[in-house]
Order: sequence, then C-alpha cells, then structure tokens
Amino acid sequence: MTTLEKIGIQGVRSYCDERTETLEFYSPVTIIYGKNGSGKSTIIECLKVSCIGEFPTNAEKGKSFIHDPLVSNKMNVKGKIDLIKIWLLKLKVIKNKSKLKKNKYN
Ligand SMILES: Nc1ncnc2c1ncn2[C@@H]1O[C@H](COP(=O)(O)OP(=O)(O)OP(=O)(O)O)[C@@H](O)[C@H]1O
Repeated sequence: MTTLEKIGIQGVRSYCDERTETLEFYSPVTIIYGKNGSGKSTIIECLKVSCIGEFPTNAEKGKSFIHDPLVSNKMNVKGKIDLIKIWLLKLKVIKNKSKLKKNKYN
C-alpha cells in the first residue's frame, strides 16, 4: 500500500514557474478548499499526471496544462510536478518527477 506524502507544483496552469508550491497530505484525509479558480482541480490533475501519466482530456497532450508564458510575459515556461509517495509495506520512498516545457509559440 502506498500513501501520498506531498506534492510540489511549479509552472502548471495558474501555478507560476518561479517557485514551487508544496502541499502536504494528511491521514486519514486531506481537504482541499479555496476560491473558484484558485487551483484545486489542478492539484488533482497533477496527481493524475504524476501517478498514471495522463493529462486532462482538454489539455492538448499537456500543452495547455503548462503555465501560459503569455501570463508571465516570458518566452519559455518550464513546469514540474514532484510527488512523494511512501510505500508502507516496504518502507520505501518513491519520488515521481514529471517535467513539462512550453514556449510562447506552441
Ligand atoms: N495554461 C494556463 N496558464 C495560466 N493559468 C491557467 C492556465 N490554465 C488555466 N489557468 C487558470 O487556472 C485557474 C483554474 O484552475 P483550477 O481549475 O484548478 O481552479 P479550481 O480551484 O479547481 O476552480 P473551480 O473551483 O472553479 O473548479 C483559472 O484561474 C485559470 O485562468
């Protein structure tokens, strides 16, 4: 059995590429709340990308999933998702790292 420890998100949708936002998960549940558009669904989508490598259906194979360079007035934006899972039975720490990249013109 694995449990989710924490996730770091940078350069994905409304999460800018200049710092990593880290979210810790708690037992038995973690409640994610916030205003509309604050990025709740993005956290869930990042978990999906990190765990099964699947982007949201409307994300053009990940292109529109990356923080829009026009929003930050940049040429390129790099995104990353770092997920730390703990495999309880074998006491093993699994780190999933997903790197994403987008430039202003694609
Ligand atoms: N590629 C992108 N670059 C920058 N910002 C983006 C990008 N794609 C979406 N956004 C912004 O991300 C926000 C949507 O994030 P998300 O859907 O995770 O929010 P939410 O908290 O789940 O909202 P709701 O409660 O309305 O479902 C919106 O503010 C949207 O403008």
